[in-house]
Amino acid sequence: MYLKSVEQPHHLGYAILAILAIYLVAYIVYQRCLHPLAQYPGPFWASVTDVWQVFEFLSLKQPYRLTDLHEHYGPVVRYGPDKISITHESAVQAIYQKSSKALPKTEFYDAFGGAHPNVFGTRDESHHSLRRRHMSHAFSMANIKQMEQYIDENLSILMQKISEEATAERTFDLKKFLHYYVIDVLGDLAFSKSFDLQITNDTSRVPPVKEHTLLASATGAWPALLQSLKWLLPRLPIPAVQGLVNGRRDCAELASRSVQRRLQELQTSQDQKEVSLPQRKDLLTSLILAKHPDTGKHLSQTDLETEAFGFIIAGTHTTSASTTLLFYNLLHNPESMKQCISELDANLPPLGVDEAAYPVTDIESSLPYLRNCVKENFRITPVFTMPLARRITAPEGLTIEGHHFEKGTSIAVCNHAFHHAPAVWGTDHNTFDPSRWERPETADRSRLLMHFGLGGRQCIGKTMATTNIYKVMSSLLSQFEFKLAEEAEALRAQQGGFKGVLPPLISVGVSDLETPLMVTAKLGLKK
Ligand code: HEM
Repeated sequence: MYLKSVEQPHHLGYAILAILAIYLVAYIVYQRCLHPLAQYPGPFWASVTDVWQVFEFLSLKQPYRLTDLHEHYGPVVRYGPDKISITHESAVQAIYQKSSKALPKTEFYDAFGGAHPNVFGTRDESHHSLRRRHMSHAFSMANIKQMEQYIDENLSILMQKISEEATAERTFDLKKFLHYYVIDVLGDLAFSKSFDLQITNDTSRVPPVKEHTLLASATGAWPALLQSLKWLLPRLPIPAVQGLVNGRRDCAELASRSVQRRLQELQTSQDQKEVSLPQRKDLLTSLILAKHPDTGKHLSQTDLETEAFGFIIAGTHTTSASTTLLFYNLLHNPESMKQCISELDANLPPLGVDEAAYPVTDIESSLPYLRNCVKENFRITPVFTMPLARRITAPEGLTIEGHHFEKGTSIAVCNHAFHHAPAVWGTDHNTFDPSRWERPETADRSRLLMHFGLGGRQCIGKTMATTNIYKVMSSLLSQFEFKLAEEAEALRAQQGGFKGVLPPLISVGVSDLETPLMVTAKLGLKK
């Protein structure tokens, strides 16, 4: 009797195990042999579980490993059970430049926002187009030019800091200087208030954007468990996880404080009956003043806070990483650096005593080589490298280059993988060569560059980012001569030793130079 009661649970246990094993085998056979994407190559684990992609993000090498997979398997790779990454040239137009309604963003983006998604994270296309309309003037070139003086003020602090390093003949980390500068500019342009990082050097003021981005990318890669993870992770007593969760919370609190302060300032001005207000139309103020075209209603404070959060996340790490990588690429390709400086010397006068930077209009019209360097930098080392996944919703599916993908498939171009597709950019795709854009056949391809995304969901901040990058590059290169601090590295660069070698990169969903960028600067080039 006793023996029987012990055996019964055993039998039950075996039966459950057997059912699970059969289910698992059937699931794997389905994913590998019968699933509509079964014919597409990719790693085994990617075809059976999204967890594979979670670990790819956590490895901090996701975009580069995906690029390697494309090199190995070709232009179509299955990187998740329902996920396709594609590097065919025609995919860019087919996925991103068609109606966004037919190919909306996937659940991956839910991880980037909360209950009230912002313009970046929303999957609702009509919500998106209304919000985007609210914002478009604030991000226009006309408005950015009106705010140029605030970029100049921050640039002047940056120049002063570099001058001090130059005078003291000290080696310094240019990556850190640029990062602090970009964060301060974002504060000024978005909220009319610099974060004062350049002045205070207070690292606690750096918004923990990387933590949030990594958390969002890794959890967004596993949509089936996303909501559970959002609940569970803040409760897990694991320091690394807590670091990421706290990073997100700190960014959200910073956004919230920035909105409250600006609302308070505007209210105080109104109370004091300053009729001409607001005098500074930063990005947030434009949103505060925006009205719904039909109802005339303003955005709620929660909406303002989620958009402010988006500005901090989308506008800081991206711009500073792009500028750092441009410096890296020029310092490791001294011929290009030389050409940039000669162009500056020939086409722009020295900056006046009271001038911190060249106006963006002058740069655009007179520095074509610098423009090509910026473009080549975006091609070879794009930073917004997470796959920009879209869901196929048309009942007939989507066909690209003879490959038919059914309704429901998640399809993406990862810009790092695409910008390194030899079939599109040639076998020298790893070589930093700004002059490639002087060749008509390549110049024509600039419409394919994906560093800011493309189509209706492309980056709204691209004018702000490129204006900032042009101004930083032209002003710094006109005032200082930068050299790599490490002599052996500088010598290798002089000998062409970095031709065709990509910088050491790291990605939290957004890429960056993996190491510091240690340099020396010499003053007074153009004076
Ligand atoms: C070099 C710097 C930047 C890069 C490389 C970059 C890249 C991108 C990319 C690739 C997207 C499209 C994402 C997608 O399709 O899912 C995007 C969207 C976006 N970016 Fe940027 N970005 C940069 C700077 C900025 C700045 C300075 C801001 C604002 C302060 C900004 C705000 C946004 C917003 C709000 C979106 C969502 C747009 C929409 O869905 O309509 N970005 N960015």
